[in-house]
Amino acid sequence: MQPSEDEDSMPRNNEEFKTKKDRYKVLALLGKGGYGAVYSVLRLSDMEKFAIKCENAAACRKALYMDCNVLKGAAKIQSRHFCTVIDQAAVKNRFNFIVMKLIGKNLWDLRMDTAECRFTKGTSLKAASQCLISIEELHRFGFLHRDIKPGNFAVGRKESNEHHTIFMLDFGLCREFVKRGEGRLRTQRAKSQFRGTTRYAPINSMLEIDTGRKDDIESWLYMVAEWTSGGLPWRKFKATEREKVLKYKKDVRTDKEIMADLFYNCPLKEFERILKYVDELDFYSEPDYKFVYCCLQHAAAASKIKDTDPLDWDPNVPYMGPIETIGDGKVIELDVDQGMSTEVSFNKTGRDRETADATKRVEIKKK
Ligand SMILES: Nc1ncnc2c1ncn2[C@@H]1O[C@H](COP(=O)(O)OP(=O)(O)OP(=O)(O)O)[C@@H](O)[C@H]1O
Repeated sequence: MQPSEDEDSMPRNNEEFKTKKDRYKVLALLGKGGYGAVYSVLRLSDMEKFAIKCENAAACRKALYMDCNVLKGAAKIQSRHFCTVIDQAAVKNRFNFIVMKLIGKNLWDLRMDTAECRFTKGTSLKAASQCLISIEELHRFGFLHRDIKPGNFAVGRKESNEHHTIFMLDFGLCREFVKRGEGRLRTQRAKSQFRGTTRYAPINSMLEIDTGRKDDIESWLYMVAEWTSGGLPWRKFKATEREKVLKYKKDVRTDKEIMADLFYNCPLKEFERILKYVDELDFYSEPDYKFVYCCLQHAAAASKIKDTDPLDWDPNVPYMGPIETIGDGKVIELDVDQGMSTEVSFNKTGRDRETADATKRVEIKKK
């Protein structure tokens, strides 16, 4: 029997699932996306809470397989900005799932919780720095995100004292940009179908040009400008009005007034510098993440923001986010295993299989 594509196949509250490692009870739906749904669950062996991300077994695009591969890569470099996967399984004819660390609200919702729908400059820059570090780390182990947006970053839970740490989420649109085992970058494709979210998509993606590392940084800058200013100039357009949004994004580069609108309430000089820098890069460029990071630090110093200034969502406690420095963007190949274990019989598409055969550890040279 073919698995049903409808929502009935998804987990229900209080339903229990067994994997080889443990048993879990579903507590509540946390979020629903294009490719599945995320629920909080209770691990019955010790009553600890986790999140499960589920994907319908009938889904033709196996985004969960990519999620799992990326999160395992992140675990290898011991990043603090990615959830740990602790278990995985499939419920036959219903859904596949991974069990991971439970985290808190995403940055879209946190911005919406503020009085003016924007973060204070201190919070904006601290969140911007953590997100940039997570992007550099993702690139370091060979993946592009291709859907950088506030809903794909969330803070940890207060109960685990991680609510000052930002986690990157949702790797369903990720793509490896290195040729595994060959120690070189993949060649840019002549054309690439639009993926991602219109509002934050880089110009290249909207033009159906194959995207590289610098395009994730362009999206990051739109995201940061949005939460610092309170809204992007093209916010009134629908996701389907791609041409209008594209025109706006192009006009930002040539029209000072639109640029000022985009960077309203932002550290203008530094954000303009970042935009200009990103626009100078191409598909093969290794971005200078440290330069971008320094621009943020410079902006913070110029606005007299202190390292200990609290975050908007925890106003009475001095900032205690992770103390870390930004990497230099040198790509490494990880000795990752086969991603989702075969014992849970995931259907892998040809494209997904490409991600599963990582071998040696090499440094990828600049093209
Ligand atoms: N580990 C987690 N802990 C708590 N909440 C989570 C976790 N992972 C995801 N979420 C919540 O679920 C939402 C959807 O997650 P995610 O983006 O991974 O799913 P998706 O189905 O790929 O979504 P979309 O198609 O909208 O991008 C997130 O915005 C977040 O609020």
